[in-house]
Amino acid sequence: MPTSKDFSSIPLLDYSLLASPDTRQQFIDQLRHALINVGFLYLSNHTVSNDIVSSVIDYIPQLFSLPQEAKEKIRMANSEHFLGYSKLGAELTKGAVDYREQFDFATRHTSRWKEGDPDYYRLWGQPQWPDEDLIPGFHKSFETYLDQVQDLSYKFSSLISEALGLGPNGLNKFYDEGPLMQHRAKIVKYPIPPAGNGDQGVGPHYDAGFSTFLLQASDHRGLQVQNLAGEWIDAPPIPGTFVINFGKALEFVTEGLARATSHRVLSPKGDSPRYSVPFFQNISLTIRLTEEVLEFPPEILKLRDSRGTVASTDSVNFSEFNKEPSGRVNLIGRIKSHPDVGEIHYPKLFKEIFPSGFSGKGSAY
Ligand SMILES: O=C(O)CCC(=O)C(=O)O
Ligand SMILES: [Fe+2]
Repeated sequence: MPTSKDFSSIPLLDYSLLASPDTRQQFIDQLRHALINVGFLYLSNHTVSNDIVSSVIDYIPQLFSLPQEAKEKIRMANSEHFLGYSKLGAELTKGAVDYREQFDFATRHTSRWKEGDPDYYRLWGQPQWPDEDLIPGFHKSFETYLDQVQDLSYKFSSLISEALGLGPNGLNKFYDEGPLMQHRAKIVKYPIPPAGNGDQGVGPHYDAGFSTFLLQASDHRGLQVQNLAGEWIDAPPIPGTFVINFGKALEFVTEGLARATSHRVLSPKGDSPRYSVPFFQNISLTIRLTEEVLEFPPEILKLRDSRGTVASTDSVNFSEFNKEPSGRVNLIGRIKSHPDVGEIHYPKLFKEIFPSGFSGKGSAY
């Protein structure tokens, strides 16, 4: 197991080590190291089929080449679930425009919201899909992809739990029964910026939830991860892998054992856009993280203490976890990222967040 406290590259974990009792523990040890000291890892030989990954990668340029009116027809502003299309420059991180275009989709889900329920129940619901005849087969392919990544995300959650000494079911209470859950995935295009535009694809930020499963869908560099000393470390695409990182909610419930690590994307150079597909694993909308205290073995907590403190960064943070239900924390995050959508569908909460209207300071995640 690596002993160095800081990192200059992202560890690569081989999922196939889990298949044999002789190597399983090695995987769990490597995962523990990645959780505590890095907050990022590559996963190879995972359970999502190569064919479905290739199919999704092949569809992406077609998706972005849809006529602009077909994209606008499913724009995010239509959706109280913040699902749909966001045009270039619609999103901000720390007040600066992110130079990316994206579609927010999600796993199958029927909203549980009914009159009188809290607003954040409306956060999850049906995605908006492009017209089938404009991009035949895409909807089915991407839904299959989402099903498979969702499946991997639950298996992985159990491995995280084991690596942190909680046994395989230690994190189960953070998820509701299958159909009550919804996980979100975006398909993102980072175009080559015009000269003089700067290089912010997406600015420095933390992810919000438990784990993110990122497919780098073109061979461009650009993703960078901040190490303990605050240096930016490249996370170049490795074919056949996911980049997995941990979010603020997991960091919170694991008392800082799992690191939420700041990251950013630089705009591509050269002559073609960069594409990526982050899948954000959600937790139950109703759970209050402060009420869910986990008991970690002292020897595991010691590993965190010997890591030392993480250099402070000015990345976008999520400070509302202290007492609110997770759905509300999420909803606030979505309104901050997409204030125009928030203002339409959640006017009351929008006013609480931006009392004098939208300030021009949004935050991406
Ligand atoms: O596009 C990427 O590689 C990463 C995107 C990301 O970090 C995010 O959307 O949260
Ligand atoms: Fe991210």
